[in-house]
Amino acid sequence: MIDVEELTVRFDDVLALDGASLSVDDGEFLTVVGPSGCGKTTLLRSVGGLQTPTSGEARVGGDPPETAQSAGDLGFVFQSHTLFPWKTALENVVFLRELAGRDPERERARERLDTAGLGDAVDAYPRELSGGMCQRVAIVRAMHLGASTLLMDEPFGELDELTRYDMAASVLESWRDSDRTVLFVTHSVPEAVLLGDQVIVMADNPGRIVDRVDVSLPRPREESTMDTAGFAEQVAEIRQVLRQNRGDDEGAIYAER
Ligand SMILES: Nc1ncnc2c1ncn2[C@@H]1O[C@H](COP(=O)(O)OP(=O)(O)OP(=O)(O)O)[C@@H](O)[C@H]1O
Repeated sequence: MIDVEELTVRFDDVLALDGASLSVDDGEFLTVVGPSGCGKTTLLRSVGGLQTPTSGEARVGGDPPETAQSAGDLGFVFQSHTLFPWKTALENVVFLRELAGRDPERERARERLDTAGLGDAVDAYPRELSGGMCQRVAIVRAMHLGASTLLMDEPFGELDELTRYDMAASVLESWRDSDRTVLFVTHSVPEAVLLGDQVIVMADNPGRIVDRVDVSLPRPREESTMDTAGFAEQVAEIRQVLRQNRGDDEGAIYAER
């Protein structure tokens, strides 16, 4: 469970986040969309205890984020992977469990890497892998840690189109088999709708939450879900909220063409 109350983060004269409040129930998958610079990463970093708020607070499972983090209850995947360069893919995946004092479950880690298309890369070092492969290792690592709360910031940004949806499917599968709470930032409205129970919509200047939209599509969701009329309607609804809060009428111009 995540609770964010009136979170404000100011960097000099930039109000990156202006009084954001949010609650995410246990087992819920929330996605966050918004224009570049609206404070999505700042929100995620604050929930993860990596950014000290100017005012307000974030709690994870009722505790300060730092407490949740040291108990191994908080997993992260960032825009660019943060693998340990001196450890192989497999060692990277098991290391966080070892650090949290848990059984490293090496065989399970191998299986997860294999499912992510990295079966031949388990003993490779990050420098021997492409950026997208490293990012996949980082995602597998977060899944393998088994933290009850997972914070993901544009985790598929470096992946090609097909791998992106393979990884989305594997994240959804792993989430379904647990009661994990996920907060997932993306620039892609279709990705937000495909994954989320609800989509948090943010706006900039100042960075703030402007809406929380229920995604009414049934689960399990797959790539083919994106071909349905219901999916298109939800994407259109969220794009409309984004446009309204950008304060322009570009949507109307598109519609006339
Ligand atoms: N450490 C920092 N020092 C100064 N300004 C910062 C810092 N981190 C973020 N900002 C500013 O705060 C605002 C919000 O940034 P943030 O990275 O949270 O946005 P974002 O929505 O995640 O953007 P993007 O989608 O481009 O990743 C931006 O104006 C950014 O320039």
